[in-house]
Amino acid sequence: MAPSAIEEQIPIEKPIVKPWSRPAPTNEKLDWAPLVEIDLSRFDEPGGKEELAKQLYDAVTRVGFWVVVGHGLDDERILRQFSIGNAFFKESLEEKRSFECNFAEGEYFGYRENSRWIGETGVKDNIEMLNIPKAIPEWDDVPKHRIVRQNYDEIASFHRDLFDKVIRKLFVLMSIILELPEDHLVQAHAYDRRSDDHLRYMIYNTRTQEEWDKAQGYTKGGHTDFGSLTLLFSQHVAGLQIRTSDGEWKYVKPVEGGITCNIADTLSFLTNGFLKSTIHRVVTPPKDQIDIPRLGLLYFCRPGDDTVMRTVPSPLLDRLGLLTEEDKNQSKPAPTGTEYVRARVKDVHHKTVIDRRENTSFEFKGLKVPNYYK
Ligand SMILES: O=C(O)CCC(=O)C(=O)O
Ligand SMILES: [Fe+2]
Repeated sequence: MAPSAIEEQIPIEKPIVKPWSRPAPTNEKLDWAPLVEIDLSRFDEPGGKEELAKQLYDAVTRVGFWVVVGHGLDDERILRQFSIGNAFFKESLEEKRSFECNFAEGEYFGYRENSRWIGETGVKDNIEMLNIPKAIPEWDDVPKHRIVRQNYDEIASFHRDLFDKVIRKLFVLMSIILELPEDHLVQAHAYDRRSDDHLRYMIYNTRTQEEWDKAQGYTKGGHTDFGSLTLLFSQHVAGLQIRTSDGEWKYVKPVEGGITCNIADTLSFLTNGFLKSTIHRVVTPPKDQIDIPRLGLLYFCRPGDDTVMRTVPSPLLDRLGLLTEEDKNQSKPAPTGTEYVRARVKDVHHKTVIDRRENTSFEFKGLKVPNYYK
Protein backbone atom coordinates (compact mmCIF):
# COMPACT_ATOMS: atom_id res chain seq x y z
CA MET A 1 0.00 0.00 0.00
CA ALA A 2 1.24 3.51 -0.88
CA PRO A 3 2.19 5.66 2.06
CA SER A 4 -0.59 7.96 3.14
CA ALA A 5 -0.52 11.32 1.39
CA ILE A 6 -1.97 12.88 4.48
CA GLU A 7 0.89 14.07 6.60
CA GLU A 8 0.56 13.64 10.28
CA GLN A 9 -0.53 16.92 11.79
CA ILE A 10 1.83 17.92 14.57
CA PRO A 11 -0.14 20.17 16.89
CA ILE A 12 1.56 23.51 17.44
CA GLU A 13 1.50 24.29 21.10
CA LYS A 14 -0.70 27.29 21.72
CA PRO A 15 0.38 29.31 24.74
CA ILE A 16 -2.49 29.63 27.17
CA VAL A 17 -3.64 33.17 27.73
CA LYS A 18 -4.49 33.14 31.42
CA PRO A 19 -6.96 35.82 32.51
CA TRP A 20 -5.15 38.78 34.04
CA SER A 21 -6.87 41.09 36.48
CA ARG A 22 -5.91 44.44 37.94
CA PRO A 23 -4.06 44.34 41.25
CA ALA A 24 -5.43 46.25 44.25
CA PRO A 25 -4.90 50.02 44.13
CA THR A 26 -2.35 51.52 46.50
CA ASN A 27 -3.40 52.54 50.02
CA GLU A 28 -0.89 55.38 50.03
CA LYS A 29 -2.16 58.92 49.87
CA LEU A 30 -0.56 60.30 46.73
CA ASP A 31 -0.74 63.81 45.32
CA TRP A 32 -3.05 63.10 42.35
CA ALA A 33 -3.35 65.44 39.35
CA PRO A 34 -6.90 66.71 38.83
CA LEU A 35 -7.76 65.60 35.28
CA VAL A 36 -10.94 66.40 33.38
CA GLU A 37 -13.18 63.47 32.31
CA ILE A 38 -14.55 63.54 28.77
CA ASP A 39 -17.67 61.39 28.35
CA LEU A 40 -17.58 60.20 24.74
CA SER A 41 -21.03 58.60 25.03
CA ARG A 42 -22.33 62.17 24.49
CA PHE A 43 -20.42 62.60 21.20
CA ASP A 44 -23.36 61.80 18.91
CA GLU A 45 -26.00 63.75 20.86
CA PRO A 46 -27.22 66.99 19.25
CA GLY A 47 -24.62 69.62 20.18
CA GLY A 48 -22.64 66.92 21.99
CA LYS A 49 -19.39 67.34 20.07
CA GLU A 50 -19.38 71.10 20.55
CA GLU A 51 -20.00 70.72 24.29
CA LEU A 52 -17.25 68.11 24.64
CA ALA A 53 -14.85 70.30 22.63
CA LYS A 54 -15.44 73.09 25.18
CA GLN A 55 -14.76 70.67 28.05
CA LEU A 56 -11.55 69.49 26.35
CA TYR A 57 -10.11 72.95 25.59
CA ASP A 58 -8.19 73.53 28.82
CA ALA A 59 -6.96 69.91 28.94
CA VAL A 60 -5.42 69.99 25.46
CA THR A 61 -4.04 73.53 25.58
CA ARG A 62 -2.76 73.79 29.15
CA VAL A 63 -2.73 70.47 31.05
CA GLY A 64 -1.91 68.07 28.21
CA PHE A 65 -3.58 65.09 29.97
CA TRP A 66 -7.24 64.08 30.39
CA VAL A 67 -9.38 60.96 30.87
CA VAL A 68 -11.91 59.53 28.42
CA VAL A 69 -14.95 57.65 29.77
CA GLY A 70 -18.09 56.36 28.04
CA HIS A 71 -15.97 55.14 25.10
CA GLY A 72 -17.89 51.93 24.54
CA LEU A 73 -14.98 49.49 24.73
CA ASP A 74 -16.00 46.76 27.18
CA ASP A 75 -13.65 46.16 30.07
CA GLU A 76 -13.74 42.45 29.23
CA ARG A 77 -12.06 43.19 25.88
CA ILE A 78 -9.55 45.50 27.53
CA LEU A 79 -8.67 42.86 30.13
CA ARG A 80 -8.21 40.30 27.31
CA GLN A 81 -5.61 42.63 25.75
CA PHE A 82 -3.82 42.98 29.10
CA SER A 83 -3.95 39.17 29.40
CA ILE A 84 -2.45 38.62 25.93
CA GLY A 85 0.29 41.12 26.81
CA ASN A 86 0.96 39.39 30.11
CA ALA A 87 1.17 36.01 28.36
CA PHE A 88 3.57 37.46 25.77
CA PHE A 89 6.05 38.62 28.41
CA LYS A 90 6.09 35.08 29.86
CA GLU A 91 7.20 33.63 26.50
CA SER A 92 10.82 32.48 26.12
CA LEU A 93 13.45 35.10 25.36
CA GLU A 94 14.08 33.28 22.10
CA GLU A 95 10.45 33.72 21.06
CA LYS A 96 10.36 37.35 22.16
CA ARG A 97 13.59 38.03 20.26
CA SER A 98 12.16 36.49 17.08
CA PHE A 99 11.11 40.00 16.03
CA GLU A 100 12.90 42.89 17.71
CA CYS A 101 12.51 46.66 17.18
CA ASN A 102 14.92 47.83 14.48
CA PHE A 103 16.18 50.90 16.31
CA ALA A 104 18.99 51.49 13.80
CA GLU A 105 16.22 52.55 11.40
CA GLY A 106 14.00 54.14 14.05
CA GLU A 107 11.44 51.36 13.62
CA TYR A 108 9.48 50.69 16.79
CA PHE A 109 7.33 47.69 15.78
CA GLY A 110 8.25 44.47 17.57
CA TYR A 111 9.88 43.57 20.88
CA ARG A 112 12.02 45.87 22.99
CA GLU A 113 14.11 43.99 25.50
CA ASN A 114 15.03 45.24 28.98
CA SER A 115 18.71 44.95 28.12
CA ARG A 116 20.07 48.48 28.35
CA TRP A 117 22.22 49.71 31.20
CA ILE A 118 21.22 52.87 33.02
CA GLY A 119 24.35 55.01 32.89
CA GLU A 120 27.04 53.74 35.25
CA THR A 121 24.60 52.53 37.88
CA GLY A 122 25.06 48.81 37.22
CA VAL A 123 21.25 48.61 37.02
CA LYS A 124 19.42 47.72 33.81
CA ASP A 125 16.28 49.15 32.32
CA ASN A 126 13.29 47.14 33.65
CA ILE A 127 10.89 47.79 30.76
CA GLU A 128 9.92 45.27 28.11
CA MET A 129 7.42 46.09 25.39
CA LEU A 130 5.76 44.74 22.28
CA ASN A 131 4.52 47.25 19.70
CA ILE A 132 1.91 46.04 17.19
CA PRO A 133 1.17 48.05 14.02
CA LYS A 134 -2.24 48.97 12.64
CA ALA A 135 -4.23 46.14 11.04
CA ILE A 136 -3.93 47.45 7.47
CA PRO A 137 -2.66 45.72 4.28
CA GLU A 138 0.40 48.04 4.17
CA TRP A 139 1.73 46.38 7.32
CA ASP A 140 0.89 42.77 6.34
CA ASP A 141 4.60 42.02 5.97
CA VAL A 142 5.53 43.11 9.48
CA PRO A 143 6.39 39.90 11.38
CA LYS A 144 4.08 38.74 14.17
CA HIS A 145 5.06 36.91 17.34
CA ARG A 146 3.21 33.62 17.74
CA ILE A 147 0.91 34.92 20.47
CA VAL A 148 -0.05 37.78 18.16
CA ARG A 149 -0.63 35.37 15.25
CA GLN A 150 -2.76 33.12 17.40
CA ASN A 151 -4.95 35.96 18.67
CA TYR A 152 -4.72 38.24 15.66
CA ASP A 153 -8.43 38.67 14.87
CA GLU A 154 -9.07 39.86 18.37
CA ILE A 155 -6.03 42.16 18.46
CA ALA A 156 -6.82 43.63 15.04
CA SER A 157 -10.46 44.40 15.89
CA PHE A 158 -9.43 45.97 19.20
CA HIS A 159 -6.83 48.12 17.40
CA ARG A 160 -9.38 49.38 14.85
CA ASP A 161 -12.17 49.93 17.38
CA LEU A 162 -9.85 51.90 19.59
CA PHE A 163 -9.06 54.22 16.72
CA ASP A 164 -12.68 54.52 15.67
CA LYS A 165 -14.32 54.86 19.08
CA VAL A 166 -11.71 57.01 20.80
CA ILE A 167 -8.90 58.49 18.69
CA ARG A 168 -11.09 59.53 15.77
CA LYS A 169 -13.51 61.29 18.13
CA LEU A 170 -10.72 63.07 20.00
CA PHE A 171 -9.30 64.36 16.70
CA VAL A 172 -12.80 65.62 15.74
CA LEU A 173 -13.03 67.50 19.06
CA MET A 174 -9.59 69.02 18.57
CA SER A 175 -10.45 70.00 14.99
CA ILE A 176 -13.57 71.76 16.32
CA ILE A 177 -11.40 73.61 18.85
CA LEU A 178 -9.05 74.63 16.02
CA GLU A 179 -12.04 75.70 13.83
CA LEU A 180 -10.89 73.28 11.13
CA PRO A 181 -13.14 70.95 9.11
CA GLU A 182 -14.15 68.23 11.58
CA ASP A 183 -12.19 65.50 9.83
CA HIS A 184 -8.96 67.49 9.37
CA LEU A 185 -6.87 65.82 12.10
CA VAL A 186 -8.51 62.42 11.45
CA GLN A 187 -7.26 62.62 7.85
CA ALA A 188 -3.79 63.60 9.05
CA HIS A 189 -3.78 60.36 11.09
CA ALA A 190 -6.04 58.18 8.91
CA TYR A 191 -6.14 54.57 10.11
CA ASP A 192 -5.97 53.12 6.60
CA ARG A 193 -2.78 55.04 5.66
CA ARG A 194 0.78 54.09 6.56
CA SER A 195 1.95 55.47 9.89
CA ASP A 196 3.88 54.08 12.85
CA ASP A 197 0.79 53.93 15.11
CA HIS A 198 1.00 50.99 17.48
CA LEU A 199 -0.81 49.15 20.21
CA ARG A 200 1.68 48.48 23.00
CA TYR A 201 1.91 45.79 25.64
CA MET A 202 4.40 47.00 28.24
CA ILE A 203 5.75 45.68 31.50
CA TYR A 204 7.85 47.30 34.21
CA ASN A 205 9.47 44.26 35.79
CA THR A 206 9.88 44.39 39.56
CA ARG A 207 13.05 45.74 41.12
CA THR A 208 14.28 46.01 44.68
CA GLN A 209 13.99 49.39 46.40
CA GLU A 210 17.78 49.68 46.12
CA GLU A 211 17.70 49.10 42.35
CA TRP A 212 14.88 51.62 41.95
CA ASP A 213 16.86 54.16 44.00
CA LYS A 214 19.97 53.71 41.84
CA ALA A 215 18.04 53.93 38.57
CA GLN A 216 15.95 56.91 39.63
CA GLY A 217 18.96 58.61 41.18
CA TYR A 218 20.54 58.58 37.74
CA THR A 219 17.50 59.78 35.78
CA LYS A 220 13.79 59.82 36.47
CA GLY A 221 13.15 59.78 32.74
CA GLY A 222 10.93 62.83 32.38
CA HIS A 223 9.89 62.98 28.71
CA THR A 224 7.29 64.01 26.18
CA ASP A 225 5.89 61.38 23.81
CA PHE A 226 7.08 61.37 20.19
CA GLY A 227 3.89 61.11 18.13
CA SER A 228 0.50 62.85 18.29
CA LEU A 229 -1.63 61.16 20.91
CA THR A 230 -1.04 58.52 23.59
CA LEU A 231 -3.77 56.43 25.23
CA LEU A 232 -3.14 54.59 28.44
CA PHE A 233 -5.58 51.99 29.77
CA SER A 234 -6.17 51.86 33.50
CA GLN A 235 -4.00 49.55 35.52
CA HIS A 236 -3.54 50.04 39.23
CA VAL A 237 0.17 50.24 39.93
CA ALA A 238 0.86 53.91 40.63
CA GLY A 239 3.98 55.59 39.31
CA LEU A 240 2.99 57.77 36.35
CA GLN A 241 3.44 61.46 37.12
CA ILE A 242 2.86 64.56 35.02
CA ARG A 243 4.58 67.90 35.40
CA THR A 244 1.98 70.60 35.85
CA SER A 245 2.24 74.12 34.43
CA ASP A 246 3.47 75.18 37.91
CA GLY A 247 6.37 72.75 37.59
CA GLU A 248 5.03 70.32 40.22
CA TRP A 249 4.96 66.54 39.71
CA LYS A 250 1.54 64.98 40.35
CA TYR A 251 0.43 61.35 40.08
CA VAL A 252 -2.05 60.15 37.49
CA LYS A 253 -4.88 58.24 39.17
CA PRO A 254 -6.40 55.30 37.32
CA VAL A 255 -10.11 55.88 36.59
CA GLU A 256 -12.45 52.86 36.57
CA GLY A 257 -13.41 52.24 32.93
CA GLY A 258 -11.37 55.26 31.84
CA ILE A 259 -8.54 55.78 29.37
CA THR A 260 -5.90 58.39 30.20
CA CYS A 261 -4.90 60.41 27.13
CA ASN A 262 -2.09 62.83 26.42
CA ILE A 263 -0.92 65.10 23.65
CA ALA A 264 2.50 64.30 22.21
CA ASP A 265 5.12 66.24 20.26
CA THR A 266 3.95 65.98 16.65
CA LEU A 267 0.49 67.32 17.53
CA SER A 268 2.25 70.20 19.20
CA PHE A 269 4.32 70.78 16.01
CA LEU A 270 1.16 70.65 13.85
CA THR A 271 -0.35 73.44 15.97
CA ASN A 272 2.80 75.49 16.61
CA GLY A 273 2.73 74.65 20.32
CA PHE A 274 -0.99 75.38 20.85
CA LEU A 275 -1.77 71.76 21.76
CA LYS A 276 0.41 70.94 24.72
CA SER A 277 2.74 67.98 24.77
CA THR A 278 3.08 67.38 28.49
CA ILE A 279 6.14 66.20 30.36
CA HIS A 280 5.64 62.99 32.31
CA ARG A 281 7.62 60.12 33.85
CA VAL A 282 7.19 56.83 35.69
CA VAL A 283 8.71 56.69 39.19
CA THR A 284 9.13 53.94 41.81
CA PRO A 285 5.75 52.42 42.73
CA PRO A 286 4.49 52.94 46.31
CA LYS A 287 5.76 50.49 48.98
CA ASP A 288 2.57 48.39 48.91
CA GLN A 289 2.94 47.85 45.14
CA ILE A 290 6.70 47.58 44.69
CA ASP A 291 6.53 43.79 44.27
CA ILE A 292 3.83 43.89 41.57
CA PRO A 293 4.95 43.86 37.92
CA ARG A 294 3.44 46.98 36.30
CA LEU A 295 1.68 45.70 33.19
CA GLY A 296 0.56 48.37 30.72
CA LEU A 297 -1.69 48.59 27.67
CA LEU A 298 -1.20 51.68 25.53
CA TYR A 299 -1.85 53.05 22.06
CA PHE A 300 0.50 55.47 20.35
CA CYS A 301 -0.95 57.47 17.46
CA ARG A 302 1.52 58.98 14.95
CA PRO A 303 1.10 61.23 11.92
CA GLY A 304 1.87 59.21 8.81
CA ASP A 305 3.82 59.14 5.57
CA ASP A 306 1.46 61.68 3.93
CA THR A 307 1.31 64.16 6.80
CA VAL A 308 3.82 66.97 6.55
CA MET A 309 4.91 68.59 9.80
CA ARG A 310 3.61 72.05 9.04
CA THR A 311 1.18 74.12 11.12
CA VAL A 312 -2.44 73.29 10.24
CA PRO A 313 -4.50 76.08 8.52
CA SER A 314 -6.53 76.88 11.62
CA PRO A 315 -8.40 80.23 11.74
CA LEU A 316 -7.96 80.16 15.54
CA LEU A 317 -4.18 79.74 15.27
CA ASP A 318 -4.12 82.53 12.69
CA ARG A 319 -5.93 84.88 15.09
CA LEU A 320 -3.56 83.88 17.87
CA GLY A 321 -0.57 84.71 15.66
CA LEU A 322 0.53 81.06 15.57
CA LEU A 323 0.25 80.56 11.81
CA THR A 324 3.31 81.90 10.01
CA GLU A 325 3.38 83.19 6.44
CA GLU A 326 5.59 80.22 5.50
CA ASP A 327 2.95 77.84 6.83
CA LYS A 328 0.24 79.61 4.87
CA ASN A 329 2.25 79.41 1.64
CA GLN A 330 2.95 75.74 2.21
CA SER A 331 6.45 76.51 0.90
CA LYS A 332 8.46 75.63 3.99
CA PRO A 333 10.23 72.31 3.47
CA ALA A 334 9.21 70.02 6.32
CA PRO A 335 9.59 66.31 7.11
CA THR A 336 6.67 63.89 7.14
CA GLY A 337 5.32 62.49 10.38
CA THR A 338 6.98 59.13 9.81
CA GLU A 339 10.37 60.69 8.99
CA TYR A 340 10.30 62.80 12.13
CA VAL A 341 9.12 60.04 14.47
CA ARG A 342 11.67 57.52 13.15
CA ALA A 343 14.51 60.00 13.56
CA ARG A 344 13.38 60.57 17.16
CA VAL A 345 13.00 56.86 17.96
CA LYS A 346 16.49 56.21 16.57
CA ASP A 347 18.02 59.06 18.56
CA VAL A 348 16.47 57.94 21.87
CA HIS A 349 16.60 54.16 21.53
CA HIS A 350 19.47 53.15 19.27
CA LYS A 351 21.95 52.65 22.11
CA THR A 352 23.08 50.12 24.67
CA VAL A 353 23.43 52.53 27.61
CA ILE A 354 20.69 54.98 28.65
CA ASP A 355 22.33 58.37 29.07
CA ARG A 356 21.21 61.37 31.09
CA ARG A 357 21.41 64.09 28.42
CA GLU A 358 20.92 67.12 30.68
CA ASN A 359 20.52 70.39 28.79
CA THR A 360 20.42 68.68 25.40
CA SER A 361 17.72 68.74 22.80
CA PHE A 362 16.76 66.78 19.72
CA GLU A 363 16.47 68.61 16.42
CA PHE A 364 15.38 67.25 13.05
CA LYS A 365 14.81 69.41 9.98
CA GLY A 366 13.77 72.46 11.97
CA LEU A 367 11.69 70.59 14.59
CA LYS A 368 13.14 70.75 18.08
CA VAL A 369 12.32 69.24 21.49
CA PRO A 370 14.25 69.12 24.77
CA ASN A 371 15.63 65.68 25.64
CA TYR A 372 15.65 65.96 29.36
CA TYR A 373 13.33 67.21 32.07
CA LYS A 374 14.03 67.32 35.80
O1 LIG B 1 3.56 53.36 31.73
C1 LIG B 1 3.09 54.48 31.81
O2 LIG B 1 2.26 54.77 32.70
C2 LIG B 1 3.51 55.56 30.85
C3 LIG B 1 4.58 55.11 29.93
C4 LIG B 1 5.13 56.21 29.07
O3 LIG B 1 5.17 57.36 29.44
C5 LIG B 1 5.63 55.89 27.73
O4 LIG B 1 5.78 54.71 27.40
O5 LIG B 1 5.86 56.84 26.96
FE1 LIG C 1 5.39 58.63 27.74
